[in-house]
Amino acid sequence: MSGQGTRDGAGLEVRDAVVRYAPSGRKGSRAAEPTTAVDGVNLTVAPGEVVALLGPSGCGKSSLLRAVAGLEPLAAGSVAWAGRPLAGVPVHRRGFGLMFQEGQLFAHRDVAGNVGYGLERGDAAVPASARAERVAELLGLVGLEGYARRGVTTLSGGERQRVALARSLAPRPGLLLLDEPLSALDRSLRERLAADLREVLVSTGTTGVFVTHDQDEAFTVADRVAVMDAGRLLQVATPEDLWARPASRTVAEFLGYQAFVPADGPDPLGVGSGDGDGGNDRGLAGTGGTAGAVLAVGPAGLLVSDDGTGPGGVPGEVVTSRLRRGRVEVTVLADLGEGRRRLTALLADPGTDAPDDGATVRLRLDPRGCAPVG
Ligand SMILES: Nc1ncnc2c1ncn2[C@@H]1O[C@H](COP(=O)(O)OP(=O)(O)OP(=O)(O)O)[C@@H](O)[C@H]1O
Repeated sequence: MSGQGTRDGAGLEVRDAVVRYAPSGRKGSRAAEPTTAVDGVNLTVAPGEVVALLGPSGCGKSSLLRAVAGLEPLAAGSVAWAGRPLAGVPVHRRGFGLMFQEGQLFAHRDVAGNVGYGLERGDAAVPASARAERVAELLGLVGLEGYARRGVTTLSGGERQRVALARSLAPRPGLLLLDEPLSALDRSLRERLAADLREVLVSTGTTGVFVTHDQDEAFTVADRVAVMDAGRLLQVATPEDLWARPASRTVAEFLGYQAFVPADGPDPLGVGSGDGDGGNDRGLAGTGGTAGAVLAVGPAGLLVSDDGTGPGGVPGEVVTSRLRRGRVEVTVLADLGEGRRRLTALLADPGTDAPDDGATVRLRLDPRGCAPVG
């Protein structure tokens, strides 16, 4: 199939964008103040690139997306597409595709009627015969061959979102804006659809901005991930770089790093204990020994290394163990320097049995599951 995206010019450029909502509540209440949902965001998305906006609920992801779409006015800053400033350009003149959590399909139209909707009128209008061909092509693209005459109310949630995706791609938008398109689906379906969505965006050359609060989804779909908090972008990087070097503790926490230990201080976790692991050489090298450097401990960064009697490491009390995705995850209570709390550890030797609940074990870091912060 030929490229869908226009691939022209500079892609999307968001400069110092601010989105503010007027007060909605009574005087004296919190809602009596204006809300700054997007607070000076700069973001460039190259033609053909897919960027995920990732962040906790209320951080401003949707507001930023809606401002790009033209659904929300900017209080300050600018949005440009392919070098063209979009101030004053209404939603339907921007030529962007939009896809939301609930596909918002037309219930009275069948699948083909929904997918072909955007090709019936306006700038993307094509004759009926060409429309039928394009609809068939799109249904093939999203894995729904043979569904053209199905009523949309008879479809599963996943099928409905596939129809919504096909519909939003039909007019060959240069930029597709997706707001939590998979979050109404259950996890396993979401994982499958996220991979399919990436494939469709890449194969059509569509530039995409994808809003999600799910790290796995962001990492699956996007070339780069923009982590947002309280209206600001904290870090924009490829999934690999983000995971390997989170810019701050907030970013690391949001990615799922579970604990933070000094990278340059005493070594209670036995990383540098010379026990043959070579841990310190690998794990802490990235911090360069900087004073105050911090190491983030990831979900696979903590190992249950023995029965609690050996030297080094810190003691932990086993709360429970469970088999997850083929490996034993042990929930432990331990103090890595910031107080005793629940942490997840893996078995150092996957061949051994899971420890009993209530047992005391020793925990060590696996530097491969840790990352320097900052
Ligand atoms: N129409 C509105 N009027 C007033 N405040 C709003 C409006 N829409 C959003 N907000 C506020 O702006 C902030 C950002 O909201 P936004 O929906 O952009 O966040 P989000 O990161 O997309 O959240 P979620 O993941 O929960 O959808 C929140 O504090 C929200 O309450």
